[in-house]
Amino acid sequence: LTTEQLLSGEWKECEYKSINLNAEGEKISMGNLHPLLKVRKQFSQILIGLGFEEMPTNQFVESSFWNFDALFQPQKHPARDAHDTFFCSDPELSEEVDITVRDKVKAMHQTGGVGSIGYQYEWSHEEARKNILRTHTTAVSSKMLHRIAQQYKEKGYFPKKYFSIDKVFRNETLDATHLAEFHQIEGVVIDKNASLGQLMGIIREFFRQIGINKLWFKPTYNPYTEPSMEIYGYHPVLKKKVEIGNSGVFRPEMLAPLGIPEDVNVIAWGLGLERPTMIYYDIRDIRTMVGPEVKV
Ligand SMILES: COC[C@@H]1[C@H](c2ccc(C#Cc3ccccc3)cc2)[C@@H]2CN(C(=O)Nc3ccc(OC4CC4)cc3)C[C@@H](O)[C@@H](O)CN12
Repeated sequence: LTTEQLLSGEWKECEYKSINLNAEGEKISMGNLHPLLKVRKQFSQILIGLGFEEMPTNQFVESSFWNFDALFQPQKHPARDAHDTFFCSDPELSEEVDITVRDKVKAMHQTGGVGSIGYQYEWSHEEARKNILRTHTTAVSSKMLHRIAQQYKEKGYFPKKYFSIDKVFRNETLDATHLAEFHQIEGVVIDKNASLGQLMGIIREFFRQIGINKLWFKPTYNPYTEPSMEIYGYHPVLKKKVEIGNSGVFRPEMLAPLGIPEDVNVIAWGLGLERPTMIYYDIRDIRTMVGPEVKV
């Protein structure tokens, strides 16, 4: 039907087909959720279903204090070098942290405590105040544990389960499987009865719900957990055993300066978001998930 037909009155002579009210409208491309966000949502739902509460992770810039020192990671540890970590130039230094927790962390590094001799070095305030892009979400966990310990003083002990899923940054060489920014998922259980067995059980249940039923645990080392275990799983699609995460029991040398009572245990595990997403969506080059098409 044209404007001319309407104006000339010709429309009265035309034959019309009946209107098909069942015809679909034109598909409008509304865009799609990014695969990483879809998997992030799926993992969040699983953790919420397991009774975990999400931690606030909306702060990418962190002091070296919460990212390393509060985790009993010595100031000379290689992970703290510029080749592994992004340091901020402006502002280079963070505000002073609460001096009580700062001095307890300093003492633990210098001379130890809770049965440890510490690292026997002169701890630097300036080094601890250096601002970085957080290298793991465990930086959020350490801050949250300090906050919980303060609540214990007011309200007494209560068990808690927290999780975080957000970006972390490492000064990596980019390639098909490594980016300088990626996502970590971390689950933390604060409970007087928490044990290594309970940690293995929670890990089993989480990975069962994301499609990995056969797990192996391999002893490993982390500065902030003892014992520590790498987690391996048999992947049904890849048909091989793959590393799927890391875990452990936070050390007293980390918990005591934060104010967590000696009879309260804290167990935790972590995994990445990119690896599972690449497997679920058959993505071969990790760089295609965060930038323009790369010619591989
Ligand atoms: C430097 O980043 C390390 C990252 C990331 C990772 C590793 C450790 C932690 C941790 C921790 C931790 C330990 C103790 C206490 C608290 C947190 C978090 C993320 C993944 C951990 N990894 C990883 O995710 N692999 C993975 C996970 C799930 C998966 O699912 C299948 C589809 C169903 C497949 C693979 C293992 C490797 O990919 C590794 O090469 C890369 N890792």
